[in-house]
Amino acid sequence: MSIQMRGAEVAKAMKEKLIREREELNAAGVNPCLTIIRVGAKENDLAYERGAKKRMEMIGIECRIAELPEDISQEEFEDAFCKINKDPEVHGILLFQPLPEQLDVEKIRQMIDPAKDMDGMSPVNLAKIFEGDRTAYAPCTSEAVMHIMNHYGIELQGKRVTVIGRSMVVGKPLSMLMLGQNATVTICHSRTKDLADRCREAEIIVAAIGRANHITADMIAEGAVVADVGINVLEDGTLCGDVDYENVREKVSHITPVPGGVGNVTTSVLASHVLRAARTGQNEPGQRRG
Ligand SMILES: NC(=O)C1=CN([C@@H]2O[C@H](COP(=O)(O)OP(=O)(O)OC[C@H]3O[C@@H](n4cnc5c(N)ncnc54)[C@H](OP(=O)(O)O)[C@@H]3O)[C@@H](O)[C@H]2O)C=CC1
Ligand SMILES: Nc1nc(=O)c2c([nH]1)NC[C@@H]1CN(c3ccc(C(=O)N[C@@H](CCC(=O)O)C(=O)O)cc3)C=[N+]21
Repeated sequence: MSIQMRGAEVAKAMKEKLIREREELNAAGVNPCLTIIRVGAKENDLAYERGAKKRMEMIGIECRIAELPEDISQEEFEDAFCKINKDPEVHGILLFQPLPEQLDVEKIRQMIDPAKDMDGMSPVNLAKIFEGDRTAYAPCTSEAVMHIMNHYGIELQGKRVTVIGRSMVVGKPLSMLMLGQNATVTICHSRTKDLADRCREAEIIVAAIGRANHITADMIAEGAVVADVGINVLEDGTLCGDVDYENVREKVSHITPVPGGVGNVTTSVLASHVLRAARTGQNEPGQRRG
């Protein structure tokens, strides 16, 4: 029997501390505030938005949603973005990705105030993560996987880890965080020739692909640890991960379900980033001190 690594359990363990931190900020006259920027209405973004809103409510963090039209021009986007970026009431910004094609993501990445960048999109924060500087905001999902491993006592030092996916939101930053814990990391992607072999030799597998049930039981070693980051929306509207959960769970020692796994912890990490940003803002000149 495998152990189910439940996101709700990890989130619960994080909750009390987050509420305490929020209360301390309130007592110092600071109202922590997150603004989510969503362009269009993709189901994937809406799933995150629902989860994030619920989490912020639970912790007591103000959560604003800036909803922008799918066909917004670069200029209009920059106008709206700059206002939020400069708003002293807003401590943290989460911009859903990917963005529609007409928008220049590179330019927006350069524009975001690194101190408000809650999901590691600014090159400043990314550079720090690649240097192993733990003070930067890593993309929430990559940090969520680390929290889950830590909560369930999964040691990373010296372990063979295979990460499938190399996006800047999940695969690459997560690989760096794991390397920082002295894991031996293999990064796979769509051009990897022998994916099944790279998976079978891993003691820990992280799937961040975006393809329903792509990782099957025959690709996984007996007793491995599996974190499934994938969130795929099936035709009937239900969510499923990248891993063939029902068959894989028979073989492994630990596995995250979808839904109810990594996604749950992602929103808690997001809350922790907003609180940290609010605390940091408190110490800057010109801001109210507690
Ligand atoms: N649980 C959570 O909190 C979060 C979940 N997600 C989910 O995680 C998944 C990945 O997200 P994201 O990283 O943004 O997605 P991207 O589409 O940006 O990246 C997917 C990665 O998977 C690789 N890939 C695609 N097909 C294959 C294949 N057949 N074999 C091996 N590798 C493959 C791609 O390779 P290549 O680079 O060569 O194209 C790419 O590196 C999605 O389902 C997303 O919804 C995302 C963020 C948060
Ligand atoms: N810059 C950026 N960073 C992201 O991390 C990012 C993004 N853009 N764009 C969209 C995808 C998708 N994503 C989800 C995260 C959590 C849940 C989540 O909380 N899921 C709950 C279920 C929520 C529900 O459906 O009610 C669960 O897994 O249990 C869902 C989806 C993050 N993404």
